[in-house]
Amino acid sequence: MNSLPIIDISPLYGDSPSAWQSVANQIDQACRQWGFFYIKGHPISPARITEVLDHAQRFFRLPVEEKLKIDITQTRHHRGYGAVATEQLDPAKPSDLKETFDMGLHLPADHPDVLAHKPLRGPNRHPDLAGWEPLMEQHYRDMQALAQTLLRAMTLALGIERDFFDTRFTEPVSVLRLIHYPPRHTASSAEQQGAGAHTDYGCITLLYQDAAGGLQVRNVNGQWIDAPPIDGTFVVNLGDMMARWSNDRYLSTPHRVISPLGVDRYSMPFFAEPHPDTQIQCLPGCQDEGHPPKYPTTTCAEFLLSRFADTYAYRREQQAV
Ligand SMILES: O=C(O)CCC(=O)C(=O)O
Ligand SMILES: [Fe+2]
Repeated sequence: MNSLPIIDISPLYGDSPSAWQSVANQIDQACRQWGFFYIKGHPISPARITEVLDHAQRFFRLPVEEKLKIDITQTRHHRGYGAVATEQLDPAKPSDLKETFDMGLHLPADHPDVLAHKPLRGPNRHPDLAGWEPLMEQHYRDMQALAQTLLRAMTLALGIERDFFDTRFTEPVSVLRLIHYPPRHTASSAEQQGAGAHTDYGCITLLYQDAAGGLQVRNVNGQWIDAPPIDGTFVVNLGDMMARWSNDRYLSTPHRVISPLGVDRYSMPFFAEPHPDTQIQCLPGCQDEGHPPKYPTTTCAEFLLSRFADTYAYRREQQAV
């Protein structure tokens, strides 16, 4: 249990049902044993990754006053820039040593959910950088499609219809996040982690990490193991919503980032989440015979909002007013 599986998902895009099934089985096994795996053979090109990464670096190098023009803490729908220490993923540690940009599905001001002030719904807030908006909006759509391809493969082992997730991921509340981890300067400064130990909140996360390293995953024996960068891959992991949906058949595994010494690190997680009103209720094939489901039914939005309040002080304050 010392290295994560690497799964070539290219057969999910081919026309051989048996090859498709073999990939689906590998994904199922990784979800049960680890809740974490790498994928290769996906359709996101290296040129796209380089382009998005270049834009991320351009953005994070702007003066902080410029970045704060789209301050995430000034929104109710969780879009824009989060300065260093806005988030505290591990309550036993100092706030995280990272800055972030978050975007979601862009909904215009006249969309019914926006008119009704539904949480997590609204327009994106992009920085004023040439080429940024079309690139990021396209990348968001492509990452959403990749997530749904993986979810479709999971339906086989979960015993649900092939389009179960597709019908629930319409107008999703998925988030594309760009992260910059400033360098750490001394060995002892590891106390303030890049990202404190946490499990993800949602369904499935697809993470691109640059070459700096620092991501660690806790294995079933409680040991932290490195999840090093591997060229051309995404690290995939499941979040708490999928653990609930699958009645803990699929694992939501703790992970953290120890910022590397002396170098900047950039990463880009895509958190795939369904439509906010989706009922998260034990999947029919996942209930253990003679036992009730482990978790009460909730909705996607209700669950995500409760988890946001745990890690963002500003959201706790907003909910109190
Ligand atoms: O930056 C990384 O490598 C991981 C980030 C992460 O775990 C998160 O944002 O949930
Ligand atoms: Fe995470």
